[in-house]
Order: sequence, then structure tokens, then C-alpha cells
Amino acid sequence: MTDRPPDQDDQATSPGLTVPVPLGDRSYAIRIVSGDPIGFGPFARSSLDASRAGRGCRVALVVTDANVAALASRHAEALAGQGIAAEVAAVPPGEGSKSLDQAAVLLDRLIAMKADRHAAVVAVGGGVVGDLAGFVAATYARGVPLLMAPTTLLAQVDSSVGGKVAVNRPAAKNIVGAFHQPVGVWIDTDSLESLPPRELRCGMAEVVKYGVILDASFFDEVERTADAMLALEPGVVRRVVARCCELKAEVVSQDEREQTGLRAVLNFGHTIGHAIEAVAGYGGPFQHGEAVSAGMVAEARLAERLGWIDDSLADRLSNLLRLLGLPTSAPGLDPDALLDAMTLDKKNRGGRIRFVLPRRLGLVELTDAPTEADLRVVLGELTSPAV
Ligand SMILES: NC(=O)c1ccc[n+]([C@@H]2O[C@H](COP(=O)([O-])OP(=O)(O)OC[C@H]3O[C@@H](n4cnc5c(N)ncnc54)[C@H](O)[C@@H]3O)[C@@H](O)[C@H]2O)c1
Ligand SMILES: O=C(O)C(=O)C[C@@H](O)[C@H](O)[C@H](O)COP(=O)(O)O
Ligand SMILES: [Zn+2]
Repeated sequence: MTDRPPDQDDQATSPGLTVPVPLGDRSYAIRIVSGDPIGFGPFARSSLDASRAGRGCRVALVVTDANVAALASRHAEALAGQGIAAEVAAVPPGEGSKSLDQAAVLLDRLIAMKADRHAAVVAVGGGVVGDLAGFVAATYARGVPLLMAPTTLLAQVDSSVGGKVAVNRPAAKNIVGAFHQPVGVWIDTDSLESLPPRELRCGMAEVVKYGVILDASFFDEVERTADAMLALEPGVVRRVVARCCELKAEVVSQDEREQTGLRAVLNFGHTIGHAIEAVAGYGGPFQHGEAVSAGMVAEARLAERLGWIDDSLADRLSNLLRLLGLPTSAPGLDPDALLDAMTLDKKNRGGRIRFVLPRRLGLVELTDAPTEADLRVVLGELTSPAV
């Protein structure tokens, strides 16, 4: 799916890799480079021109957060070089900004700019900025073009791709949102150099997820290259980012709106993970990647209780996550509150909570088979005080 196999990327000649996301008239490219600060401008222009609404775009709102604002200003300059007048809006960093209040601030900014339907919203930041800016792009004037320039590992391997955009409500994660595909995704892995180590580890949780749900040999590779990833070896990072994007693009192109059950595989670890985030509080002790890490282990244990897998898979998963410095439990959280939060999961059907559980490494299935008793045992283990 890439223009070159990810392990043979042609940094010397025509730097970087391109992963296509085939979606008919909403198709777009994910461009993965390492250290190409001026490439964003031409990429933005050509991505906008390739989309019906973005053609001839002259105005943009660059959404970012205070930690990446300097980088976002460079993106605004690159847009100016393409004849696109860009204003920068920085929201406070953190999950708390994925709110209707922050969305309203950004929507009002677009109104103040007298932005029309061909104005672009450009997200420069992590998943919080991408989901929030995407929600604004999906709703302003019923939809304007969106460009993603993800700057965290998590956003580069997952949230910038696929068009899920949303804000949170206190009781439920991502409960107000839309499907709104970007017109292009620009990934410069050099932006990860300033990322705090904790945030890098959060991204690794979603990387590990791809191995469990879709690709056992990729899981092996992540085990082998964990240290190189944490050390940000550029070739390894580009290859891992490209493989994750390829896997996600393949799923999204077949089930864009999570209607057939296929896209739901990307939600492994998230039924419990999202409950952890809501119960612990957004911007609290669990970042999204950390909640997903603990959620994946708990959901693998749930599959074990159903007799779908033996304990070797959950043990191997848990060892890898620990090696990556990620949590595998959520001590002290209230199991009843977690159970209650799960009743609001978007995968639920007919009042039953549904989970994505492993059948084996590389294969998962959407199911409502776990009983409340199964779930209570697993939640008990998840929340029991650390020994
Ligand atoms: N839409 C999707 O498909 C999807 C997929 C996965 C996750 N998500 C969402 O993504 C969010 C989590 O994203 P995240 O982990 O990127 O968190 P984040 O956006 O909060 O970023 C983490 C922290 O890193 C900082 N940061 C970002 N880039 C930086 C850089 N280059 N250098 C230094 N600091 C930088 C941010 O300011 C923030 O403090 C959650 O809300 C989650 O629900 C969405
Ligand atoms: O893109 C998807 O589909 C995913 O499920 C990716 C997840 O990593 C991501 O956290 C997503 O935002 C969860 O979506 P939700 O529908 O469960 O809110
Ligand atoms: Zn996620």
C-alpha cells in the first residue's frame, strides 16, 4: 500500500513514504517524513486542491495547543507561502480541551474570520488537538476541509487517520462527534524529538494494539524494536508509523463508519480504557494511551475467562506493555463506576456491552459474550491495590 515497502524507505532520493487511504471521493494521502519543515506547504496545497471543498482555499485556521504553538506558527508560515492566510488558535494542552466549550471558542473564531466553506482547519498537535479541530471542521458551516499534522506518536499512528472526530462529556468519552475525513495527513517524525517520554509511551500502547488485533508478526517486531522506538531511531520510527497507518487505512477503507463491525477491531482495549478515563477524570492520572494499555490487559483476561485464549497471550501483552513503561492495571478505581461508564460505550447494542476480544494474536472479534460476573472478576483484578 505504500509507494515503497516501509522497510525500504527512500530517505536519500525522494524522502519519506506515502500511505494512501482509499475512500472514493474522500481518498487522501498520509505523507511520512523525517525533518522536512518546508514540505508541509506544498503538501497542504496539493491535498486541498485534490478535494472538492478545498480547491482554491485561501484562508485557514491552524488549531494547536500551547506546547506545540511554535511548530504551528511554522505551519502557518508554510501555508502563507501557498497563498493561504492562516490564523493560529492555541487551546490549553490536555484532554480537558476536548470539550464543547473549546469547540465553541474555535467555531466563534471561524465566524469572526468570516470563513466560508472553502476555508481549511489545520490541526497541529496531538490527538486532543486533532479530535477537537476535526470536530470543529466537521460542524462549521456543516463541514470544511481538514488537514492533520500530528505531533505525538499516538496521533501519528492512530488519531490523525480515519476521520473519527469528537469531544467528550463528563460521563462519556468521544460521545459528541462525527466522521469527517481529513484531506491529507502530514507526519514529520522529527516532531517527536520534543515529546515528553510519557507521551511517547502512550503512543506505543496504540502501536501494540495493531499487533494484537491485525498482525502477529508486527507484534513480534514491536517486541524486538521497543528500545529503538523509545530511543526514536528515525528509520524504525518511520517504518512503525507507516505500518500502523497502513493497517488503519486498510480497516477504515473497508468500514469507514464502523457499520460492519470491522472498524470496531480498532477499539480493542477501549471499552474498559474509555471507562478508566471517564472515571479517573479527563486529564487525570490516565492519559488515553495509558488507559488503553490497562484496558487491553483487562480485555485479554476477559477473553481468557471465555476460554478463547490461554494465559500466554495476556501475559505476553502485559510484559511488553510493562517493558514500554505502560500501566497494566488501574488500582483504586471503583469497579461499579467503571461498569456504569461502560453502559455508555458507543459499541453497545440492545443494552448489552460489547467488547473486542482476542481469539489469537493478530485476530480479534466483537462480542457481547462476557457476563456481568466475568466482567466483575476482571474489573476486580484491574482495580485491586498494587502489590
Ligand atoms: N480520532 C481517533 O481515531 C483517535 C485515536 C486515538 C486516540 N484519540 C484521542 O487522542 C487523544 C490523545 O492524544 P495524545 O496522546 O496525542 O494526547 P495529547 O494531544 O493530549 O498530547 C499529549 C501531550 O503532548 C503535548 N505535545 C504534543 N505534541 C508535542 C510535541 N511534538 N512536543 C512536545 N509536546 C507535545 C501536548 O501538548 C500534550 O500535553 C485522546 O483524546 C484520544 O481519545 C483519537
Ligand atoms: O479509529 C477508530 O475507529 C478507533 O477506535 C481508534 C481508537 O484508538 C480511538 O481511541 C478512537 O477515538 C475511539 O473511538 P470511539 O468510537 O470508541 O470513541
Ligand atoms: Zn485509542
